[in-house]
Amino acid sequence: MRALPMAVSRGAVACATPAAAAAAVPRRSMLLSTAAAGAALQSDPIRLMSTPKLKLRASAGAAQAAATSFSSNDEAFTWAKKDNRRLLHVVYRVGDIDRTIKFYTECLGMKLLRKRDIPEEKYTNAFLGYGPEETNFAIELTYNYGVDSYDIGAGFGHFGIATDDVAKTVELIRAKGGKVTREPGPVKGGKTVIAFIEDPDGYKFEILERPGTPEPLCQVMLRVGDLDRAISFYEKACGMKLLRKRDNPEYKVHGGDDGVRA
Ligand SMILES: C[C@@H](O)C(=O)SC[C@H](NC(=O)CC[C@H](N)C(=O)O)C(=O)NCC(=O)O
Ligand SMILES: [Zn+2]
Repeated sequence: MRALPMAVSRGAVACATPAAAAAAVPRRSMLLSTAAAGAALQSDPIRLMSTPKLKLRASAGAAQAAATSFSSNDEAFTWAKKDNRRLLHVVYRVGDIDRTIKFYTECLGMKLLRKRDIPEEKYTNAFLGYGPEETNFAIELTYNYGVDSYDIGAGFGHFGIATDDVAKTVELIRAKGGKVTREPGPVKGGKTVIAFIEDPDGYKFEILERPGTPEPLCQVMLRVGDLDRAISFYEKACGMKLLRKRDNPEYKVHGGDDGVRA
């Protein structure tokens, strides 16, 4: 069975274009989001951050301190209610689609939403998530016949899954044979309890402790070579808004397990 080179391992994130991985740089990141059509907006800013939206998070090079796009939560809610655009899914390639479906449903609590085989094109698709595609972000897996592995590359960081109890989720994953690459604990430079695990193909998932999240599939972290250029692209081309940006000059050495080190 053959493996394809890195360039074909990643498919697409609805509005994101994975860029070359940043060289070892201090950690700087941003969160952007599109409004989810019909999302039940909450008065709580935290819940706004966790309504069915995809927040694209990128760590990268030159970054300036910057305010978010909104001067108030009311302004953010108004925008979210008016804007009908929504990130629908992220697609990427796996070496054994039933192995991945089993891992995502048994270890990460996702539901298999639909699966389709296209023999004339020699590939199979499966959609998984935490709710129907009409309201929730989805993962679209692609299996190409005869290709059992891919080189993921350093530009892809991780998916973020929010849970009420990181430790309990990690123990379930470990018990089912999943690979834990970073034990639960506060994120370096912050307070949120996180952990990192890997799925059967080596794609990384960050498990974040964020109680009461209606959309657990809460972020895709991509590494970019110019943070402000990426912010400008996702705002102008994809209609996203900058939700927050943080600079961690003290954390040059990556504490996670994505293989990108200072
Ligand atoms: C906010 C939360 O969603 C995060 O993902 S922060 C996790 C943090 N990220 C980085 O350090 C990014 C920079 C790094 N050089 C990279 O390219 O990945 C992280 O991984 N922290 C490690 C930890 O143990 O806290
Ligand atoms: Zn993250």
